[in-house]
Amino acid sequence: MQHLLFVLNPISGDIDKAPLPDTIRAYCTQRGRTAEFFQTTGEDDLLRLRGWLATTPPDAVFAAGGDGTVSLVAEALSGTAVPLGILPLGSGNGLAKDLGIPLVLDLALALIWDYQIRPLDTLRVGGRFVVHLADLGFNACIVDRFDQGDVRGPAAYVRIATQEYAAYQPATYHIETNQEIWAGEAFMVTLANANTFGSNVVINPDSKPDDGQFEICLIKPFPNAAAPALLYRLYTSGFDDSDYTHRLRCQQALIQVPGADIVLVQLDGEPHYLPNPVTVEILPQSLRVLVPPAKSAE
Ligand SMILES: Nc1ncnc2c1ncn2[C@@H]1O[C@H](COP(=O)(O)OP(=O)(O)OP(=O)(O)O)[C@@H](O)[C@H]1O
Repeated sequence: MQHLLFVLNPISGDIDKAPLPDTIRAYCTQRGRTAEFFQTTGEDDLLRLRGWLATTPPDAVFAAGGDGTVSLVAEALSGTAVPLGILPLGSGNGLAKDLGIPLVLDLALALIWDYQIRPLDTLRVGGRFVVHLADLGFNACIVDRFDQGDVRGPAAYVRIATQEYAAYQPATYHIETNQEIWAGEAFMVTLANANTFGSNVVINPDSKPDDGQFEICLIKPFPNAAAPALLYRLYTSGFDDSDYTHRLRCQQALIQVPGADIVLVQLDGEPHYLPNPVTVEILPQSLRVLVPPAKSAE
């Protein structure tokens, strides 16, 4: 990998990125690599990035931002041989945590010369690209309200979640996968190829991101008294141990919310309204990702 492109999101994670290009350029030069920079604007970034990749193809592209920036770069690279690198500079950094990528910039930068390439499945939800997690229900409502507000960061997310929780009415879902049918009320329905939200909630423990299958992780309505135990399980990889959870594993699914024309869905951290029913499919090993090299057994 000689020619590297770094996609910088200036606003992610409320982190000042002004010194970043100089730091990265110096680091690359020391190791005989060249670095170029693409700044996101929040408008037409995917189209512009694809144009850049078509005219000046790099050997790898690093997303320097949060999960939204990682998703943007992953979408541009999916189906190509060019690998995705991640410099985790967001507030949650869910995919970086899942892949064992260091959260400290200096250590993550080492991936430009010391890495292994790991294949990753990606999802299409309502025809749209997802590399990490998508969901319907409670979290999608929170992400939508968060997106409309102008305050960023985990504290704002928790404040909105606490306000919404009291009045939240779970919807009914009819889910047909290529394996089984499930119908009932759910507090939240997560479509997961990955394991962990940026908040460190382990929604899908022990799943493999390159096995050609994804999981539908259901949290059913639960009484207030059950919330602490449920939260404890979500933070300790005990998703399957609760009476209020259930997982379906499949390659394809159709998710229907009876009576709705459109459904609010969170896709890699961004809220979208999608036509009902929502289609979900997996594209096996459609992305190549740079991760730290496996440690040899001593
Ligand atoms: N120059 C810009 N100005 C305003 N918004 C931008 C700009 N560039 C990208 N964005 C927006 O930033 C969002 C993606 O941010 P990203 O997810 O990378 O960071 P984050 O939300 O801080 O981190 P995380 O997802 O890890 O919590 C997208 O909504 C995108 O449209």
